Amino acid sequence: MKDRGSFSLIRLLSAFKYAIQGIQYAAKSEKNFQIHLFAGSVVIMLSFFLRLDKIEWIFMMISIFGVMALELVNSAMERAVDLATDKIHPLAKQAKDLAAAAVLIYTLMAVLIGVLILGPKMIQLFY
Ligand SMILES: Nc1ncnc2c1ncn2[C@@H]1O[C@H](COP(=O)(O)OP(=O)(O)OP(=O)(O)O)[C@@H](O)[C@H]1O
Repeated sequence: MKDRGSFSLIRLLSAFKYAIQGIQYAAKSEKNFQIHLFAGSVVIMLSFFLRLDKIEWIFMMISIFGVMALELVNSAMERAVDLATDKIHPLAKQAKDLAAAAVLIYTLMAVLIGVLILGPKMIQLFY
């Protein structure tokens, strides 16, 4: 059994390596994550262009990275459910749908924050 109590730099570095592998895997094979990655990059470039202040950047980062992180948890949940059963089961459906609902709710919040912060600046740009 692993000794989880003591600090080990090697363990910390391997955890980091596995996390990077997870991101690379999602970026290569997860359609929804690819969409979030693309949308997030566009919004970050737009935010640089519109010169957000520090507080606005903080809200944008919480929104963008939060959606991506939640999408990864959703993908992990899908795999765990598929590993647990290959049968149709109401609990499997609920587990997947609840995880998807979490992504949806957070994404709605992120879109609202994006519109509230970027909307007025974009309107100002054109008028
Ligand atoms: N074992 C199962 N039993 C019952 N319903 C399931 C089961 N697996 C999936 N479902 C239902 O089918 C939907 C689609 O499942 P799927 O595994 O394709 O995930 P998904 O949400 O389409 O994910 P993605 O397309 O991102 O991989 C789920 O959201 C769920 O409602």
